[in-house]
Amino acid sequence: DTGSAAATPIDPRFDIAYVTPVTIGTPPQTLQLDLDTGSSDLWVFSSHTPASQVRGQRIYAPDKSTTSKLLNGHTWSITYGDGSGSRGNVYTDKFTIGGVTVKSQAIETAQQVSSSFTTEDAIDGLVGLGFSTLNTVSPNGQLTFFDNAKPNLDSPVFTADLKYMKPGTYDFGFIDKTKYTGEITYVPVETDPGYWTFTSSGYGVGSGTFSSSPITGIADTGTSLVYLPTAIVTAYYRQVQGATNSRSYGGYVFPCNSTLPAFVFGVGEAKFTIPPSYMSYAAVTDGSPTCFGGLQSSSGIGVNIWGDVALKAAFVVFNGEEPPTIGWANK
Ligand SMILES: CC(C)C[C@H](NC(=O)C[C@H](O)[C@H](CC1CCCCC1)NC(=O)CC[C@H](O)[C@H](Cc1ccccc1)NC(=O)OC(C)(C)C)C(=O)O
Repeated sequence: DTGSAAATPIDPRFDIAYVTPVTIGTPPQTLQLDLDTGSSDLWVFSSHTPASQVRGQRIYAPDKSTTSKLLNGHTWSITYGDGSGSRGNVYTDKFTIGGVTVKSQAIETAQQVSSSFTTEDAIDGLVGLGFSTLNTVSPNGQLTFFDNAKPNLDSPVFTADLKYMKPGTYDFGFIDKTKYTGEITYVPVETDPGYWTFTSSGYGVGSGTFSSSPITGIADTGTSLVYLPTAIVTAYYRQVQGATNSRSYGGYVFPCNSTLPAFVFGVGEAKFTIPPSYMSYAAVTDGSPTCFGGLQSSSGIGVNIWGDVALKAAFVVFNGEEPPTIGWANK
């Protein structure tokens, strides 16, 4: 099998998240889900989600699918880094992304979602693409879509080609040579505890010298920004006129008309440049002259995160061979 599906920004003003159309059940029910390499639960708004918590999201109704089966006695409950969360019960059903079908995928149906999910009407749920060890279903953890699909994929990989303020693609089972330039640099992945954890070879601010120092972090399609050690973040904002670390806005902000340097990061011998336009993430509120940085400190998180602001600058191969590796190429 091979497949390809669009990754479309949910907001025209800034890339806060990307959604991908999927179909579930028989006849197929289409939902727009956020493919998230930073978690490993596939959960959806459903006919079990209280109407008061659903505001425009599409829902999966297992009772309307002839192929759905309740996974008796199984429940799930998840809380994400941003404090949002959801919980519910579990079915298995036919699940397809971009033409790749898993006949019996664990579909976690929400019986409760937190307010930020209710207000985010563009996201109907998540497809976790982290390692299945992170799955929260109890008493028996379930496999991710990728783990279920892998044996039938031409090649045990998926790739992310996310783009700045326009649709990109997720490909499954093949590496599309037209989507990148030069070579793909593969580096090892640490699969414990279950993220796509890898070590970057260093960073540079603008045209400044490149600092070769290992930066271990996770490649996370479900996180909007890049979160790195404070020393790197302060080195970057030292080059930005009027930048301050704002307690009220919860991170580094600067005048939107400031000139920003690019941010360079290394993977092995390769170098990737995040352009200034990605580094000026968004106005803190619509029309404000104050902008929020695409690079923020990871000191409060406990892990460095290469989120969408970095992933957009590259073509990324999530290689599920044994042992897994991650590949980065320019594009
Ligand atoms: C439960 C664990 C097994 C896994 C769990 N994994 C994570 O928390 C990382 C994972 O990638 C989660 C997945 C996201 C959860 C919230 C919905 C969107 C997906 N990432 C996260 O939890 C990180 C949160 C994102 O960065 C948010 C996403 C967002 C999207 C739309 C609207 C508002 C906010 N962006 C966001 O806050 O952007 C700003 C800063 C510009 C406002 C963990 O580590 O705890």
